[in-house]
Amino acid sequence: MDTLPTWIAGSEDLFSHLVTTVPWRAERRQMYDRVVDVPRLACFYERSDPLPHPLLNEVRGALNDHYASELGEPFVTAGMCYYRDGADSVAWHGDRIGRSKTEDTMVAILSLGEARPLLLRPNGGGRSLRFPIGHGDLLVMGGSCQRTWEHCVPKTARPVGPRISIQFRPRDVR
Ligand SMILES: O=C(O)CCC(=O)C(=O)O
Ligand SMILES: [Fe+2]
Repeated sequence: MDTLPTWIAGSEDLFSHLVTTVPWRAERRQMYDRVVDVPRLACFYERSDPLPHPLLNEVRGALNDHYASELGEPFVTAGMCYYRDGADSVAWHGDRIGRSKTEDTMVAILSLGEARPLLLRPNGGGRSLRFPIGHGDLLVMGGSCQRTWEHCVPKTARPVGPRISIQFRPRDVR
């Protein structure tokens, strides 16, 4: 796990740009053996899709400069998730669709807008680690984290503003 608070300057402008220009959709997602509704909006940018803001190309480039040698390949896709308020969330899961089911990998998350805690715990339970991320913070999960740990963004009854999460992943990892 790496974290870098306030990695991106000007994250408020990027946040408002993405809120209005990304074609957000209600999400359904394969989790474990089921397809479940995930209460948040999402949009997935494949490797060939132009990213919706030039700063995101710089972000991906900087991540690749720093991590591609350790990862052995570049980050190519960008998953975007929009948590409109505290009722939006994602349940405990690992990003295990594709090669990440059996191989070590990395998932780098740039977080914009209101900070929401991302929790991590060993598979199936145990004490969780809590990372409140938002406002341009970077969090990178590497190694076996997707296979041997789970993460979630829980709902909260507190009044919270919207948050956008951008996950950069290598090919065939989701
Ligand atoms: O909101 C986040 O930063 C986490 C998103 C996530 O875990 C996922 O989409 O796989
Ligand atoms: Fe995830």
